[in-house]
Amino acid sequence: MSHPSAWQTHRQYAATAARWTADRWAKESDRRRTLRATRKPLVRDARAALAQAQATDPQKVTSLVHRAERELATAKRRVPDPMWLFASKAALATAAAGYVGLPLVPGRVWMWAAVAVGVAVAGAVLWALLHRPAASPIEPTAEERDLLKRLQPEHWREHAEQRGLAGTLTGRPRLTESGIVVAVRLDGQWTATKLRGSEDHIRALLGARTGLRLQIKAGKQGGWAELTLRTRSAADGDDLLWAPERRSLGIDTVTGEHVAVALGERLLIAGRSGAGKSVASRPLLFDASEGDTNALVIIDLKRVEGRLWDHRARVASTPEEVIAVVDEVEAEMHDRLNVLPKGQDTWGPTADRPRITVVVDEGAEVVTAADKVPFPEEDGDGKTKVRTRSALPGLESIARMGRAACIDLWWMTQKPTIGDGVPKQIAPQISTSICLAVRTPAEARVVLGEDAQAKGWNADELPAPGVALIRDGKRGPDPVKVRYMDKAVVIALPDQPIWSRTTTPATATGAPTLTLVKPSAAAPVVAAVDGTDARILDAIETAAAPVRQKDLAETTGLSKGTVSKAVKRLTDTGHITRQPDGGLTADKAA
Ligand SMILES: Nc1ncnc2c1ncn2[C@@H]1O[C@H](COP(=O)(O)OP(=O)(O)OP(=O)(O)O)[C@@H](O)[C@H]1O
Repeated sequence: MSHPSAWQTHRQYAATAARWTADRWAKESDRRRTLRATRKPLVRDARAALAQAQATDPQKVTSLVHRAERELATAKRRVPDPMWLFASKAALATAAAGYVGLPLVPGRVWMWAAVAVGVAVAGAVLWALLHRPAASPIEPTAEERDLLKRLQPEHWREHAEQRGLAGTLTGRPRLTESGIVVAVRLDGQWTATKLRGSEDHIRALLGARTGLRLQIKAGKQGGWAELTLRTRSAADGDDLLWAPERRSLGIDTVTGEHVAVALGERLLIAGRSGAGKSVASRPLLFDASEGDTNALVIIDLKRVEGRLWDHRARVASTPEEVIAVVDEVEAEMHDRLNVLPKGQDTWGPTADRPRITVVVDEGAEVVTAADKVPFPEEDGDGKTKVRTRSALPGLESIARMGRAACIDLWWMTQKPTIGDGVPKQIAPQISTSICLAVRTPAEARVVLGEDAQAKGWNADELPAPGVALIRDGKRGPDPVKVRYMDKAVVIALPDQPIWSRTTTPATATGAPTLTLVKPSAAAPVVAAVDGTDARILDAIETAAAPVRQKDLAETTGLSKGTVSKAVKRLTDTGHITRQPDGGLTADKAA
């Protein structure tokens, strides 16, 4: 090895050793600082206890004072010296020992000691090189560096009192993938809830920006709280574009977990205009329209989102279509409930009678527009009359009773207020709420529950678009970054059969073929009769003479409306015929 390269190697070793020593020094002084900050208050307490003991028993008749003195000595012993004092004491002790002892050491021992020290130093350097801890993959940003400094116990102690936080003390802050986490020691007058109430003071003490999310919860031990500053998101760096192989709704920004919402829930999706409701609902609409046993119905008077899905969903975009589709879904629901086998709580979806998800986009507008709509209806005598109808009662009944029939209502609104945005009868039926950014805490409470603010569900502070809180009884208030599903992706999705009560299920693979069952003079196409229709047909078939429609309600126990609709369907499909005098007879050939 040439001289310059040997010199360079030695310099590198020396630099590594110096770095290692500096690193150890910094860590040790840090450890001592934290311990001192935590234990010094205990010395103060012990000193106060001693003073009290001395006042109580000045003559030292009992062991009270003696015990307090011992406790004070123990408390003092447990407070480590600061690093500079410890190092100075160690250097002084070594120097004194050397001064006294070294002249007595023989020359041979000197030589072997020098060899041993050299070998030890070389070994230590080698060991340090091989066991160097991997550099932390998390590099603090400038903001995090500032916050980390201000969270150090010394800084906190110095400023806590003037910020109304006397009696609290931070531990050592850690930088994690979702932000900075620090334990906070609380004295007798503090609790985690009280600390949560002082969030503004903490923000001021740390000089944290207003938009930075702070989370305070009870610590792992009594007397401690955990403060988290959400400076970063665990979803950072993830690919949030929706794709068939990445089908979750989004990613938890705290844990980095994929968050999915299963079908079968009654959903409320709320958020102010532009918060990302439509985009957030797309992965869910995909699931609800995918597969043989799922069918999607979209009620969308804005005709924007619904149109994207009209190759996979039944879309109602006028008030009349809304009334008609709600009637159909409601009749289907009653049919299913009527034939639900005894002991079975919920309908098992099949290709013939799939799970139906009814999505009401901009629910408040639907309720207003589909109200008192002139709608032609057949009355008991088979005559068509125009009545005014509203969609709301049907939607309410689907929300109330649909679950058992495997028919789920999803309500989307940008005005999440009870009465105006979410109907009073529907709000209590909601089982899962997906709340994007809303305007006010009151709106957040309507969507996420009365306890929303108190428990950290602050949807009014969410960034927009595309960040949601999901309250389903299982998740906590960690924001979820929602996947982005573009309109073009929706349009390019393969077709799916469109549900209708007069639709026979598609059996062919590939592009589904839908057959609308309509009466035809040449070759009548007859649908299978089940549920309510079967009951009505049975009552007509078993009657000795033509049956009048109004008598059917009595014989079958069904409501007049249900009977009227069933009679119309059976007449249309050729199962029954209405005689000139209004009597109904069964057509056995059908
Ligand atoms: N998850 C997301 N990631 C990225 N951008 C998003 C996301 N969600 C929404 N956006 C952006 O926000 C815009 C508005 O989103 P969207 O149309 O879903 O809002 P909205 O709440 O349905 O609004 P409105 O109620 O007015 O219809 C989108 O065009 C898109 O550019």
